[in-house]
Amino acid sequence: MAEAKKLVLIGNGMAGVRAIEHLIKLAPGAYEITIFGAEPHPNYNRIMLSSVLAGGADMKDIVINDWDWYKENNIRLHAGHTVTKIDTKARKVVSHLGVEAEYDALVLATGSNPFMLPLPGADKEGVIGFRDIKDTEIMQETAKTYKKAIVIGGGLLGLEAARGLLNLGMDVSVVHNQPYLMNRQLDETASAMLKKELEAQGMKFLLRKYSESIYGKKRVKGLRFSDGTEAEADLIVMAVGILPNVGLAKSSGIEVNRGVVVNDFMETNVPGIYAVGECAEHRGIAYGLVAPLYEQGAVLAKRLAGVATEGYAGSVTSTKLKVSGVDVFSAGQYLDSDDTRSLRYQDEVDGVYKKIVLKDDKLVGAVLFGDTGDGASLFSIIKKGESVKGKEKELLLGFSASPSGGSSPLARLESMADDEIICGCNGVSKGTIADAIKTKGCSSVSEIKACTKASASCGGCKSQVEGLLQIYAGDAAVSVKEGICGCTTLNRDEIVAEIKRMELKTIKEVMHVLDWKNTEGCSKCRPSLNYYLGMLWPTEYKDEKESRFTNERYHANIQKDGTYSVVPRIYGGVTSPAELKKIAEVAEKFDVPMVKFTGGQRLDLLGVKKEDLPKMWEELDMPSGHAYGKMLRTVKTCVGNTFCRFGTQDSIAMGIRLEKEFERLNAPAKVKLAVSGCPRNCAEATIKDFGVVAIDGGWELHIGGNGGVHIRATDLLCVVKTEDEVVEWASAFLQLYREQAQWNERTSTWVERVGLDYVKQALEKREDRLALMERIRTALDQTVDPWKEIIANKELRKNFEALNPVQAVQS
Ligand SMILES: Cc1cc2nc3c(=O)[nH]c(=O)nc-3n(C[C@H](O)[C@H](O)[C@H](O)COP(=O)(O)OP(=O)(O)OC[C@H]3O[C@@H](n4cnc5c(N)ncnc54)[C@H](O)[C@@H]3O)c2cc1C
Ligand SMILES: NC(=O)c1ccc[n+]([C@@H]2O[C@H](COP(=O)([O-])OP(=O)(O)OC[C@H]3O[C@@H](n4cnc5c(N)ncnc54)[C@H](O)[C@@H]3O)[C@@H](O)[C@H]2O)c1
Ligand code: SF4
Ligand code: FES
Repeated sequence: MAEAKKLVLIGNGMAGVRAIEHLIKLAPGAYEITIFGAEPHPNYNRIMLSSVLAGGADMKDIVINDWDWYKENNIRLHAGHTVTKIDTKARKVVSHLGVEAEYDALVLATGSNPFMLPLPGADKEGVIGFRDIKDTEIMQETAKTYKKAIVIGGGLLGLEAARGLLNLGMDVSVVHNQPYLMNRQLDETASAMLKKELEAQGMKFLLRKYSESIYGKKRVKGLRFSDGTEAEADLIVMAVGILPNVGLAKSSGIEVNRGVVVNDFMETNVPGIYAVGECAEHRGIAYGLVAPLYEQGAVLAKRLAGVATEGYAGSVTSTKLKVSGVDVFSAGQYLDSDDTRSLRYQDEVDGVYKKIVLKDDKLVGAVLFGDTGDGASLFSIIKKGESVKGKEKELLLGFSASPSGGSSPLARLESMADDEIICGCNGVSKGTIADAIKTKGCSSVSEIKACTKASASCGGCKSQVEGLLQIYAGDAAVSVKEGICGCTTLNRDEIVAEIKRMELKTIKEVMHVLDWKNTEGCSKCRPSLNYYLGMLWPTEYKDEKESRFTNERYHANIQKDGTYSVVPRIYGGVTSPAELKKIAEVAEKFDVPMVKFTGGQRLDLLGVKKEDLPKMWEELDMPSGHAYGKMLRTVKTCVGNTFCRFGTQDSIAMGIRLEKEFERLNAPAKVKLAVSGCPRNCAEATIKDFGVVAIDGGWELHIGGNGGVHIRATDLLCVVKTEDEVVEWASAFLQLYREQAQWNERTSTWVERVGLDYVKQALEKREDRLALMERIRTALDQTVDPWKEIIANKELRKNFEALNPVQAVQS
């Protein structure tokens, strides 16, 4: 066997060591490897420093390769040694402590340095970047004695730092020089939604602010801005971008631009010297995310092992913000330009925004907020660069919008193609993970991580990896416990059980007693807890309006142009000339620009000014139609046997009875009902949450339908004879759903998750149905019409007038 060549790696970080991992698999023993690392640690996951700061991981959890790994692979590691000289003629490197190493091949993987704004006073104690373990420890220590922190830079790093500092109990302001946050990843709409959520979590923002100097004596006391204003701070973290670490290369005569210039095989202009990772510049780009760096590492390893490779051709990148309770995804070209067109979807009720950017019928970019489940699939399509003509709507609304798909994350995963990437950081496809489970026997996330690297970096794909385990390993899967959001490790059932056991009665109490990581909670847990507490303690719990979404807080559906809609309740879709006249008069009096019939057989007065809302409701003197929020919406009816010659039962009367029975019902998600007078089913009852279809001598009761984005036909629950039985079963079913579903879970997803048999069994015994019926009645008895309350209460009216909506909505 040929004598091993000498390979030296400068930089013991994520990209360089990943290339070495590949190399020792491809060509074991081909190189005698020496690594110099300036940090006194083994190779660790830098990405997870955000989680360490936020309290979601320990330093020990983030080691990628421990000290033993180096020994086991015969790698000589000089940790804590900074290489200060490369002698390209003698082919050797020297560390600051005088240790020398000769090389046949040299890899530069020196990463980046945080860009530190050269402000007067930037050298004061308490002014740091956020890049390594040392910075993280300084922040953790500082938070023990100091209170006020400023983060300069509202990008990914700045926001993750700010979230971590909040969790450490600091008062945090983010100073950003642009009009909106994450301007390098998001458009303005997504950014505004992000800001609102982070503000609710307790973060403060100073936008369009230009830092001028840092004041204080030895230690920082505050930051001064170009407009003459100041902000106090005991700690300033600069997160305004990074600079490739190229000093060593430059002083050694290696070609350097912004980064160390490399070709497609990661070769520099000096033979035998390569560069990889953030320090490298390929085709004019120096990347700052691991996915492209790992691709580069794989190419470099092949090159060094003498294995054929087409080389590295550059990468399209995608990012996700790692802040609990905020789902944000951005990929490719996220802003519009002259040669692109974009499609948008926004749902203010669920806090969801989606935008896709198309160029010449190809998908070139995407921004997702609130629901990032389709991020991986969209990213795959962007990378493939194929035409998506005719599929644009499906791409925008979600992949499981196809008739065969369901809306659950599992259904989404099932419908993904094998070559779609699940783990963006490590480029691991669904097929590779499926293979690891099916043929290599992996039965836990950690085994899959060890086998494929999926979930080994930012951890953002962990829930999808878990989903694939459920699909392919079923009961054999060892599950990893996931909390309802990043603020807790407890899942829905555990939380509900603890609230009951300890009789917790407020959101604050739940968060405190159940050890929430973030004392303010986030946009996922706050509304969920508000719902669970209301469901469990219907007579005692006082709804926390601020934990609801805008539409529910203001009992109005905010429209695209910032106006509102007024939808009075019209029971069963049946109205009268007098009622129609009244609606028409109010519409005329308040200059309502559009009056429209809704799909749920009601009249929608659109384009209403916010200040007119209370007066209009007062004049209408009709109950709210609750055309917003997670409540009973409509009960659609067909004409039934009163007029229709096919009708077997009185569907109108049945529908009105059900609507009167359940109006104002709070639920985990919106609920729609329908009643058809015969199996011709003109009221489309079989795509409703609870559908009633008349047959000869009785009624069929159907459950779990959905006619929205994720179409699902109902399952037949049972057949009953009388109208009273319809009400009894509907009550029992709706209460079971209220008590057992997760917040924001539609009946369609819930029924699919728990199974029809489970629902049938739970409702089988009459005594159980009656008990459920009693509980739903108690809950309904507590409800009042929101507009009647607002009209009668001066304070509420005032509060309402102060409302200042910002965002466009389409739901
Ligand atoms: C807090 C944080 C969160 C992040 N989150 C994400 C994320 O969610 N997703 C994502 O894709 N990316 C994320 N990143 C970016 C990601 O961590 C980097 O892209 C990646 O670590 C770069 O790898 P690298 O090997 O090029 O550089 P590094 O990991 O920085 O490694 C370079 C190493 O070289 C050492 N070194 C430098 N000069 C010398 C020398 N002369 N001699 C010896 N050693 C030297 C340095 O000390 C360092 O240890 C995050 C970064 C940070 C700081
Ligand atoms: N979740 C993730 O993927 C993740 C998390 C953390 C870091 N990172 C990576 O780490 C690197 C560093 O992140 P970053 O957020 O520092 O870089 P960035 O370039 O993405 O963002 C820096 C932000 O700071 C703002 N800024 C610049 N100068 C400023 C000034 N003088 N005052 C106020 N604001 C100013 C910019 O407008 C920009 O939005 C990036 O490569 C990033 O991709 C990624
Ligand atoms: S569902 Fe039957 S009863 Fe109702 S309108 Fe249609 S045909 Fe008539
Ligand atoms: S997507 Fe980051 S680890 Fe998988």
